[in-house]
Amino acid sequence: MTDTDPAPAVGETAESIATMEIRGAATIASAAAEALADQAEAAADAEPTASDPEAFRASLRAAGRTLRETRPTAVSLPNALRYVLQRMEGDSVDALRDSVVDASEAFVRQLDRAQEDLGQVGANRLADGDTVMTHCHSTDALACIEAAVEQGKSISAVVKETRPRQQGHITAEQLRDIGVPVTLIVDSAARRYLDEVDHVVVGADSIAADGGVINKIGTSGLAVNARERGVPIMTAAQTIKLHPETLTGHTVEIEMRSEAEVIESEEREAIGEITVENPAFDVTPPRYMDAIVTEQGQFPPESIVTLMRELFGEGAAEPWAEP
Ligand SMILES: O=P(O)(O)OC[C@H]1O[C@H](OP(=O)(O)O)[C@H](O)[C@@H]1O
Repeated sequence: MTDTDPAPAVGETAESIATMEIRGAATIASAAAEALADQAEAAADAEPTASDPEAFRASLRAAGRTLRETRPTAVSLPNALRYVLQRMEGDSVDALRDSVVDASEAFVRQLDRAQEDLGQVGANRLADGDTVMTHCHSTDALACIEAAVEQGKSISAVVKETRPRQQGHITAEQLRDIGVPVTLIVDSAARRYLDEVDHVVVGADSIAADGGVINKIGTSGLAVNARERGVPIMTAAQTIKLHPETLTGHTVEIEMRSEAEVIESEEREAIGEITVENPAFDVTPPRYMDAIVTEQGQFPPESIVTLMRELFGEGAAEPWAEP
């Protein structure tokens, strides 16, 4: 390992995030924070980083860049890197290592606690006997349903499969595991089943300053249909999903994934010359979302900017950048 090569564990985590073996905004954030701790341990053991605090810092920044480049949309990833790298401090390599490891552990603990707390808030929106519709697989959304079940409420679920990667299957299995009766449907059946549901619960990869919710592709159409049917829809999102760069007018990059997730190559060749596009996320305008449920309470989407300013100020530092 040189002073700019990330430790093997960081490379593996980055690869797993890029290939979506590690996926879901919160899970990606924990994995990134843990990878920085791995980098700190490895750099404190290898030359030249073990004896040169500046080289140690540079190696942590390089690891941050490697992790940052994996997926562009979920802001929990750069927010995790910010949290840990901004707390890197000390004059010796040992002190620097300890500060990174401590910050990484504190971040993961905070993430778990936030999910539990937001679960309680989201559960309060659900009533005994409710049927919820889900989209994709969100640990924050599931925390709300699980907390409602723990409160003794009887909840059923209509689970959208969520093409192209079918993360709905993970949701279906996890809901079954906590005793929630599940009906799995194809995405295009959602509007029909909205007549049978009381609440739509989704997660988020990023929340913009105007209250726009960036989540798995298909969320915006679901939200528009839910509004037309009079079914309330909430986004369960820890504050780590608030996107600080949108405070200064930046938009959130929507990840375009491989066409191989959409169509098999033989089938594509058989069809002939066509374009295949595979955007992973879309933006639901704030007027179609009833509430954003966070660990700090629930908010109308339009008011989330106040919380964002409180937590992130006006800027979004990039502590992984070369000085
Ligand atoms: O943080 P939690 O709530 O677990 O997940 C949040 C969101 O992350 C997922 O993205 P992907 O499957 O990684 O593309 C979904 O869009 C999901 O709603």
